[in-house]
Amino acid sequence: MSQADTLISVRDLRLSFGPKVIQQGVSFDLKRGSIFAIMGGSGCGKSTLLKSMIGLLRPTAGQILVGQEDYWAQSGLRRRDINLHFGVLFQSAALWSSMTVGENVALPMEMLTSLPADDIRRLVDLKLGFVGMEQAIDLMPSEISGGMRKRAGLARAIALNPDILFLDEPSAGLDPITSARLDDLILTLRDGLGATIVIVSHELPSLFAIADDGIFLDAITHTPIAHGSPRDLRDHCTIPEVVAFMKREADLPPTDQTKG
Ligand SMILES: Nc1ncnc2c1ncn2[C@@H]1O[C@H](COP(=O)(O)OP(=O)(O)OP(=O)(O)O)[C@@H](O)[C@H]1O
Repeated sequence: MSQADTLISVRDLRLSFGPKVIQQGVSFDLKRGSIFAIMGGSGCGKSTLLKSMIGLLRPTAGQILVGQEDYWAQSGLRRRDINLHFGVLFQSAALWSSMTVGENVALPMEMLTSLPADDIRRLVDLKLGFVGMEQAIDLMPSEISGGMRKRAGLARAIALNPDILFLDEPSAGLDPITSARLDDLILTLRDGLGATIVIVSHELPSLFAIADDGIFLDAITHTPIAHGSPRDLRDHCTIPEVVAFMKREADLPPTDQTKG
C-alpha cells in the first residue's frame, strides 16, 4: 500500500496518567478502508489509546500523524478542524436524553456547519434511514432499546460524513442477534460510505466477523505484543497472552466467521 493509503500513523506513542504508564511503544498504521481492532484484556489501555486518537487525551510521548500532520503538535483550533473528519460512537451511545433521536443526529450539523434547517432535516432522514431508524426520528432515547440507541449513535457519528469512525465497545450490552446486526451495519458503513473504522471491543465473534487489522495491547508489559487481524491472531499467533485471550472464543463451537 502507498503512503496515501495510510490515514493515521501512530508512532512510538506513550500514554500515561501521572507517573502511571498505561502503554508505551505503540506504533501502527491505520489503512484507508480497513476495520482496525484495538484488542486486549480489561484495563490494558484500549479506551485510553482511542481517546488519544480523537483528541481527548494528550500522549506523553510519540506522535499521531493524521495525513502529514502531527495531530498533537497542532493548535486546539486545528485539531478541532481535523476532528471534523472523525465520527465517534461512545460506549453508552451518549445521546442527549432531553432531545429526540432526530435532534441528536442533527446536533453536529447544527453546531459545526452552516447548512440551512431544511437541508439538515433531509440529511437527518438520510442518516437515520442508513441505520434503519427513520421511524424513530421523533422518539426520545429513553423510548428506544439499547440496540436502537447504538444505531442512533451511529447515525449521529456519520452525520458529517467522516473519513474515520471510532467505535468504543459498540456491541457492549447487546444480545448476540442485535450485535450481529450491528456488525453488518458497520460493514455496510465501511463498504457503502467508504469509511475507515477503528473499533475497541471485547466481543470476539464481532471482531472475527468484521475486523481486518489490529493491535493487541498487553496490560502487564504495557506494550503492544501483537499486530494483525483478529482472525490471523486467533489462527496463527503463539504468544501465550494472545492465545489465552482468543481461546475464550475458541472454546465455543465453530461458526462461519470469515465474512468480510
Ligand atoms: N482518568 C484516569 N486517571 C487515572 N487512571 C486512569 C484514567 N482512565 C483510565 N485509567 C487507568 O488506565 C488503565 C487503562 O484504562 P482503559 O479504560 O483505557 O482500559 P481498557 O483496556 O479500555 O479497559 P476495559 O476493557 O476494561 O474497558 C486502567 O488501569 C485505568 O484504571
